[in-house]
Amino acid sequence: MENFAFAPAYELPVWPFTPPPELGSTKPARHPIVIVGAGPSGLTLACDLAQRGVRAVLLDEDDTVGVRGASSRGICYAQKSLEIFERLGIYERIAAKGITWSFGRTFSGEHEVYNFNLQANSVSKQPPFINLQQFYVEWFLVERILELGLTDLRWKNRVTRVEQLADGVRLEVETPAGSYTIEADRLIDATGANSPIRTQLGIDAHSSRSTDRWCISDVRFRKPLPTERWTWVDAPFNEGRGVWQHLMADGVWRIDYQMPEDCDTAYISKPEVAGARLREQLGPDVEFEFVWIGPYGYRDHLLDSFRHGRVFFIGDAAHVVSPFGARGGNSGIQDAANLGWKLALVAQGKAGDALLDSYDAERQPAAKQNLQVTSRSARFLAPRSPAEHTLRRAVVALAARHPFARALVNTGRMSVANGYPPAPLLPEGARSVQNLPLRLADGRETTLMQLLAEGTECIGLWFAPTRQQAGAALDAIASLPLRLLAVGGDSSLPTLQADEKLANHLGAGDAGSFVLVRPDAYRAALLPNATPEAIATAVRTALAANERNP
Ligand SMILES: O=C(O)CCc1cccc(O)c1
Repeated sequence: MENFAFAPAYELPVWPFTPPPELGSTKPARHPIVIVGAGPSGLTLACDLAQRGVRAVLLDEDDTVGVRGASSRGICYAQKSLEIFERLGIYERIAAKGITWSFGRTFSGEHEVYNFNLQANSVSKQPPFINLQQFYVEWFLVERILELGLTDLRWKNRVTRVEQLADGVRLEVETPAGSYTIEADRLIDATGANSPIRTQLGIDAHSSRSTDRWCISDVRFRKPLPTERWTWVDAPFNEGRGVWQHLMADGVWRIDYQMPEDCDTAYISKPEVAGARLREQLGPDVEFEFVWIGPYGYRDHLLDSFRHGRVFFIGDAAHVVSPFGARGGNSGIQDAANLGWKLALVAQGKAGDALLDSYDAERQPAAKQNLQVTSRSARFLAPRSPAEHTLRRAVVALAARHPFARALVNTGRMSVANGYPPAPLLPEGARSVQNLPLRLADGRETTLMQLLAEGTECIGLWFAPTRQQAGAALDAIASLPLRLLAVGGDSSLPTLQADEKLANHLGAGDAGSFVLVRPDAYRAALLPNATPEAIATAVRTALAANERNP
């Protein structure tokens, strides 16, 4: 039997266990914020809070990043996540290590039946996507958190019991040096899909499991292929089933093959069987080494509510979707960015507790939308009835000849920054604002993310206000977390140069119009003819603040 080469396993960092101060104490210590789970969403939240000067305790049962013995889970980081990483100070490392792409092609048999270019609608400094093994992202986040120095990161701390109190949450934690109890004003569950916290609190995740089966080969080979997302609905080299192809860092290709539903998972992941699949695809002479081979099936779940009293669920603990479109990991990172600034403002007494309710009001519908979109892709890839099979055959046949049918070919709709529906704090709903390059009146360059990284406040962009309006507005917003900037005009405010791209992207631009951008880069309000009072009201509404609070 032929032997196939395996690359040496990745050497991932290990951080030391330090006995926590609570060990041996009889009175549980109280912390304002405890996060459980140092995966992408928990780490993003801890980093976001630290960047805002907010302390948190982060507990993780392991002492490293990634999934031991397995390969990378998430591989595609979407623009909104990259913009968040830019604000958190790790984007440059991600861009230097990862693979930037924006173009996708979908094939049926030998024919290209659909393609997209995500750069077409972008005005951001960040690209539409970067592919990178998830453990690198986690690694960069841990190092940034350690650099910021405000997070009490406790490795080898496993939560064994959770109890909701009237004014907080009590946790029992097991460590190599013994067990201890701590209390939190607010607990964030970032423990992932199999959340033990969710189970302990008796919260139903409405889980369902697909019968569709896939097998990943992470592999290095020397064959120049474009750094694009390629998918096959029905690949001739995979017995007419689906295939995914992405390049990640270190020259590792993720090639993911759809398998028969009733396949023997041990058999399909044997190196000689996976090797035969690769040769079928890339030619009999292709030289390669495996990094990892792994069969998987996917499932989904969605909590009805992402807030239960003092406990908040983020990332996979709150929602799991099938992988098509990379909506899982990205939406966890965006959950964290949604919650971070809200926790910070509430902790600082600058916003009311209702702002924390808006986390659920915004991120639960976003997750629901992601679930709907990914479920449609999953059904296109694994039709469940004769009618669905017939429809798919018709779409693919038509797409080869007719442009109108191409958009119906569905191998995943890539992750987007979900808009938020109208709600009490967002009367018009909200949509994401990309990381636009900006120029200050004195010619210095900046970006929206750079401005947002400078503090936990909203940014008000006021197009050409008068001096008198500007002065009155500064009085009206004096106690509010708002950084007021003029766009063009001759007011006394710090001013950005007028720019058509900026105006078009914000959907404003007439003299006197005003756009309120939240700390998570969402447009929370658009006032066509702003007055100082209307601006102050818009900020108070968006932050659930009133005259007493702040
Ligand atoms: O390209 C995508 O849709 C996201 C990444 C992905 C999706 C499905 C399988 C897989 O291995 C990667």
